[in-house]
Amino acid sequence: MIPVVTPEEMGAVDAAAPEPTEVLVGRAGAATARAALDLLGGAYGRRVVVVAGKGNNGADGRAAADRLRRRGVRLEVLDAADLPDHLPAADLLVDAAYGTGFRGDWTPPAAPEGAAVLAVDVPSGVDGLTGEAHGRPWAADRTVTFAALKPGLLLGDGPSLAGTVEVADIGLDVSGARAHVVEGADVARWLPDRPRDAHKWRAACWVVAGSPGMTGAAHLAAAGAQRAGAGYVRLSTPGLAEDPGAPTEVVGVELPAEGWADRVLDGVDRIVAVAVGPGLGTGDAAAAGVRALVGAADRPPVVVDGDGLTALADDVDGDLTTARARPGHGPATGPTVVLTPHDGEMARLGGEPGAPDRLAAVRDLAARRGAVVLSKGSPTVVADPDGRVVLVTAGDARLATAGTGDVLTGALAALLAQGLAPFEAAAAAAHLHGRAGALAWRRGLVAGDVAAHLPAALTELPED
Ligand SMILES: NC(=O)C1=CN([C@@H]2O[C@H](COP(=O)(O)OP(=O)(O)OC[C@H]3O[C@@H](n4cnc5c(N)ncnc54)[C@H](O)[C@@H]3O)[C@@H](O)[C@H]2O)[C@@H](O)CC1
Ligand SMILES: [K+]
Repeated sequence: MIPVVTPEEMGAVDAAAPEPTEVLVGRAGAATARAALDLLGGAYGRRVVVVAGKGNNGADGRAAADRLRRRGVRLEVLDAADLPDHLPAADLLVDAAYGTGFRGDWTPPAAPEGAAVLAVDVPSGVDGLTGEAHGRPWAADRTVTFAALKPGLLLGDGPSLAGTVEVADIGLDVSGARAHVVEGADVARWLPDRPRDAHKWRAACWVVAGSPGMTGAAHLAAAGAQRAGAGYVRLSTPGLAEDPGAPTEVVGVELPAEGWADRVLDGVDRIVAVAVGPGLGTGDAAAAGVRALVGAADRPPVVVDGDGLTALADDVDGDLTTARARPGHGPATGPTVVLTPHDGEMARLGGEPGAPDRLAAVRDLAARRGAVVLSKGSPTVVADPDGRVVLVTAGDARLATAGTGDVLTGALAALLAQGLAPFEAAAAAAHLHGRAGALAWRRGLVAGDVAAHLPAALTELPED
């Protein structure tokens, strides 16, 4: 996992550093110079313009300039507060105007034509916490950031303005980071090895979704569960007796339209995880069923999505979602519910989808609900009630198509069923789901394709 540290947290890390700022600036300058040489493909005779402000970000840029000059680079250092209307011609522009200490708007003159742009720590003018661009910052080809990623490089305008982001170690201790970006190696580590004596019941899940006449979401969720490694998938659409369109390998179990939660609770003996909500409808019986199931003290871990989330809207203090799983069913401590809202559902749950500090907003909702919250988006943010947060950057705009959320819900249930704790299951599901989309078609992707490519996403994980 790659640590992500807010500018404020970075201040504390900095204050705790045993070394003086000049030493850190020297290392930051060295890392910047290395990235510059890499972008330039050489040193001698190359033209570099460094725009440096008066803070530490500017100091990093000046330290880099000193190193590059010694290597034979033709260098010009310009003061960010006093720029000409036209910047001199250059092969590379180093943007060290402002870092995380910037306030206000930054609309500099155009970058020299044809010059690559290297941003120091963050593209100047981009808020290190929110990713919001203030003014019209330069779009960097590459950003070299120090010690840890900053949320602003991953959120809002950050990803499109930062280019390729590289984290340089400058000797600061970020082991206390509360947020991380998930990598494939993490997912590989969390997934259990399939034991030699594996039998289908080891990873059995039950998808309760859909409504009579509306079974698409249920089928997609079931397919997501199958393709993410569930050994056995049971599917029930309350009030629907026959479901000939369900995936072949799925085991259909009939549930009544009303009072179905008790039937689920009676039948979960060998079921390790439940998914509830997609396409269930917002009628009273559906909502009552969700509340009864989620609030039962005696249920397996459960992932709640779609209409299931609407049913929980009034449970503002998490009285239902903090219910404990039955002994032997799910984790002995920690949350047993995963909520997977998109922005609209997050607002319905009392969360703040548009909050400038998105990590804090998801963390707050998780704490209030006593549940893991997976906030869908680019990136997807997963928070545990204990304050841990992960960002999943694997997904992209291709996933913004109907039904992909249902596939994610099923995949998450399958990972819970394989024994992952809710926080890791949510992070892993989001990662695999994003990778499945990326491994499928560039255009014309439908949700079923995402499910179909989950095995490829699992297969490409590095060997643990
Ligand atoms: N935190 C750390 O541990 C380290 C931070 N470093 C660098 O330090 C940066 C943060 O440094 P600073 O806090 O000095 O802040 P910055 O260098 O980001 O800029 C703040 C400076 O610009 C001024 N300023 C702010 N808004 C302005 C505006 N609209 N117009 C004109 N001037 C404005 C401020 O008064 C201050 O002097 C990081 O982004 C990183 O590049 C590195 O030097 C290495 C270590
Ligand atoms: K900068």
